[in-house]
Amino acid sequence: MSGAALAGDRSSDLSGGLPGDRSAGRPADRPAAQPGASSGVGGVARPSEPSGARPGDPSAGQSGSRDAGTSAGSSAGRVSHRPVAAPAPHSNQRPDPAPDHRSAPRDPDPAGAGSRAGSQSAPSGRGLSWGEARVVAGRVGRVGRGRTEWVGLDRALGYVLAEPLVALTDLPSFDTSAMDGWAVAGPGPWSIRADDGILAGHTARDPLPDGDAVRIATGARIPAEATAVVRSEHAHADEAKGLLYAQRPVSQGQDIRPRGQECRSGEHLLPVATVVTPAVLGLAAAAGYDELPVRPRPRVDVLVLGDELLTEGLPHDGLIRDALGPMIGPWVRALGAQVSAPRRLGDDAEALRQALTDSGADLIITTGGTAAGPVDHVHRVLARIGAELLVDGVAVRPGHPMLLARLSPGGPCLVGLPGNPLAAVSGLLTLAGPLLAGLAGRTPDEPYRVAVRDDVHGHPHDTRLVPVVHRAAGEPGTAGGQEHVVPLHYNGPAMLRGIAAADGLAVVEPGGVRSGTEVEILDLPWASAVPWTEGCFT
Ligand SMILES: Nc1nc2c(c(=O)[nH]1)N[C@H]1C(S)=C(S)[C@@H](COP(=O)(O)OP(=O)(O)OC[C@H]3O[C@@H](n4cnc5c(N)ncnc54)[C@H](O)[C@@H]3O)O[C@H]1N2
Ligand code: MOO
Repeated sequence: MSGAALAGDRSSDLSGGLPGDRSAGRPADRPAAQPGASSGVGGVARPSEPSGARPGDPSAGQSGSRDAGTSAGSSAGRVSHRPVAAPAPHSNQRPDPAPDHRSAPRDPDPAGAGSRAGSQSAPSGRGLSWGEARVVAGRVGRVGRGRTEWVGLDRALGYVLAEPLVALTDLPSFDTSAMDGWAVAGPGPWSIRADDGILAGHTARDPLPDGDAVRIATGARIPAEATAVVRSEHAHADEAKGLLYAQRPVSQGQDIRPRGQECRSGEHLLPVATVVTPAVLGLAAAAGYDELPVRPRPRVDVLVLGDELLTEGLPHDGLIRDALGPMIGPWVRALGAQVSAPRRLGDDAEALRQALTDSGADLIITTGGTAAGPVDHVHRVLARIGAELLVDGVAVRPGHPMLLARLSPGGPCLVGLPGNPLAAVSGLLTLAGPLLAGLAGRTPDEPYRVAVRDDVHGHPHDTRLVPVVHRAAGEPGTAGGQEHVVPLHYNGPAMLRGIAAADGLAVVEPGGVRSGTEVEILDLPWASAVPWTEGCFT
């Protein structure tokens, strides 16, 4: 199906209110949408420009500024805390450019207009390159992106801004004393006003006459006509004479934070797609927000397949513990999704079909059953329900049988993770991560490059993902004191021992990588739990 059709279906699916109606969830103090509002992302109305938003206009009030436009947010992006590699799609540089791709889509943009992968057989060999697969998954997610919702600051942590954060007030909103001391008017010495002085939170008071001084606290309003604040430690008050002397030269405006110093009402403070961190919450509160416009968290169902799986106790009689049920939910939660409890369906094709049909999620993740064994039902069930395979196998080890499908036009996506546990992790990072980033409006993590301590051999023609752990520059044992990564053992497809000790995965090309040279690294979600953003407008 075409990308345009997907976009239309998705927004109509997910839009909560009528275009132009932002009343749902709007606090009483929020200004109503203005006349002439245009429909914004996901059918949420957005007036064209904030009112009272002229930078440099201290009279600009609060009205209307919450409803500012969004255009300036396009430069949003995450900056890794480590050196970032070029964001170009990764290529695995296979020596053989024409493997048998009978069923794998060659167009890395199936979400784009007119492209279609069609329903295909199981992976015929290598599938898409690892880089192409991530690009496809990200695009599919962005096409399915949902509406805007407003959530209270107490719940907004970790969401992604659906609109730029626009100041609803000047900051500071009045001329403020930066120090405890004296507000003075004109040159000293000054006559001390016989009152209790001005504390933070006090309302405006009469102008300060020239030649007068009044006690003032940090954060208190500067009285009109005051020209400076003299810190208490730099002032001498002669109580007998009722005069205040400055012990240092006093400059015009010293220790006064002028209204609008940090921002003017209507200024863009943060771009769209910024992840809401604790600091963003603080800034939003200071700037007048009670709620934030965010992308809803993508809803994810997890279906665990396999008759051999136990949910407790020790393995016995050929049965093994389900290692993926406990892992997938928290993992995708760390990627910003809301996840239902895993459902264990055994190797029952009909139960799988029913679960797929019944799901109300944006994304269904299955584990196991992707290969061609007698009870590997995923491809068969997808074919039966007419799902569209968008990625059918990826040239990556472990995890090459992973797949991505759309269950119905405009419907939910399915990421099929291979059953081998490290192969499932590979599928999470290759397909689920970029897809969820797209759905949530986040910029997906990009690999960056770090030197590797040891040689890592490559696969003959596929990309390898190898668990690594970082050693910071200067840490004991670091070669030459430089930051590097150490490849971990126990990295076989069925093993979790390596990944459980890792903080990243090395992306190893077919040629392998030599000790001391750089390799691309993809962080594990908890290694970069607070993705920083760039593109601050201030
Ligand atoms: N003839 C071929 N066989 C296989 C191929 C192939 O290309 N041709 N690929 C292999 C690779 S690579 C992988 S990876 C697996 C993928 O298999 P499935 O996705 O069908 O997964 P299962 O067969 O259901 O399970 C594989 C393996 O993983 C264990 N498993 C499954 N689920 C869990 C779980 N929740 N917790 C722990 N362990 C789990 C399962 O018991 C199997 O040992 O196919 C290869 N075969
Ligand atoms: O994809 Mo499989 O994990 O190579 O074992």
